Amino acid sequence: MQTWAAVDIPVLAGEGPPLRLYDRATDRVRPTAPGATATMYVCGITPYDATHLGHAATYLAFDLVNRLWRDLGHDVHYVQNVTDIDDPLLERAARDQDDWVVLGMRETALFREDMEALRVLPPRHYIGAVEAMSEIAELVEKLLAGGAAYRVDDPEYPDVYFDITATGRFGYESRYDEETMLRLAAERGGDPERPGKRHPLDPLLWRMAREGEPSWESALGTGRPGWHIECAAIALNRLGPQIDLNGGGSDLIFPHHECGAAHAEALTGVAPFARHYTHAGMIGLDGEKMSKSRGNLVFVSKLRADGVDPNAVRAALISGHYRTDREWTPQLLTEAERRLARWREAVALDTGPAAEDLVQRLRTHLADDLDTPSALAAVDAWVAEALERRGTDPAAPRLVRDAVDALLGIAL
Ligand SMILES: Nc1ncnc2c1ncn2[C@@H]1O[C@H](COS(=O)(=O)NC(=O)[C@@H](N)CS)[C@@H](O)[C@H]1O
Ligand SMILES: [Zn+2]
Repeated sequence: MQTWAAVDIPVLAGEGPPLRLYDRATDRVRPTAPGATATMYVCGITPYDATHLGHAATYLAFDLVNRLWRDLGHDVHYVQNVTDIDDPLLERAARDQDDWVVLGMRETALFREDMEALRVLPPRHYIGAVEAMSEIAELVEKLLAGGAAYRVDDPEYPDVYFDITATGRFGYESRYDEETMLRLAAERGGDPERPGKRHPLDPLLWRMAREGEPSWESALGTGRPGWHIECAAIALNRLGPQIDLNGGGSDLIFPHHECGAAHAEALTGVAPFARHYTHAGMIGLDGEKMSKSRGNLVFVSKLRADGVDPNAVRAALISGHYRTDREWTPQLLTEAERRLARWREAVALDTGPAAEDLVQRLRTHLADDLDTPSALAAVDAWVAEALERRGTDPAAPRLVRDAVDALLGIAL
């Protein structure tokens, strides 16, 4: 699937400290240690109701990671999927008498537009589950052959499931207890109550064709993939057996990232699949998580259609810490618009206070588990000084504009 257009990234002199990020599996903020090329898999959208501000906040968080790694001199091999076949998509298409393929394409195109408008750097590989169908089926066959998967004893629908005991470390990523796992599996697309499974938490790998459902030929029989194996296959086949970062919103901690990691580790024998499992908090509206099921959505495209500057949307969403569940409010947007107006006024001056240490402060705050509140405050301080006391460095305004662009992704 085609990815979206990239924006230029100004190159800044000097270097910041290594990026430290919270890792769910070890429950610690610790340094990322990518090689020359950092490898990052961030789960993509299920293409309907795109792009709401919750989606946007999560992709912005990992865009900051991408930008920081590049500022530290790494190349970044960023892979993202599109879950363009899955139950929720089929249900929405049926509800709206829409063709599920057309719905997926339309929403993915809108998502790409919104990501470009928000100046999110594009993934190098942007892969739909449908276009990856054969590679997914192939890995399911391998899991079956290796004994990590099995068919339920159901003559009508002998669906293939993953055996969660296969790696001997299931649960290390989420660190949830079994009761929590059972509740979340049921809430998020699992089928713990399905008879014939070895363990209620065993996730679906391949669903044999049902009447009226889309299905694909494979050596497993005609059918379609489960949710988690799709991401494991797309990531493994492009990034290898161990990656620097597996990212997404906190609702992916379990079952999605736990099962995806287990699938990958059962296939490769390499653990942990990701050196960091990092998750963004939930954006809420009126006290509820912004979600498709609730329908309480604010869309990036709607704000854009109303003439809102996408840079203000970006500034508003990163004004809170990425791991904090937080509310979207209209005030957040007005505050961000006001902030950017002041920043733009200051960088339009022909001189300003020396800005080299601001650049270092930005790098240091962002390297500290993406501490964007402190980063934004550091820019505010320079702007206040520039507007009140001017300053005599003719290179400063340009340097601030470049640093805010490269590190925060905001165009002044
Ligand atoms: N209210 C929210 N706040 C923050 N992030 C959210 C919110 N709702 C969804 N997300 C995140 O947005 C991303 C896309 O969500 S999604 O469209 O439901 N799609 C999926 O979760 C799967 N296609 C991942 S393979 C996920 O990382 C999800 O955790
Ligand atoms: Zn995923």
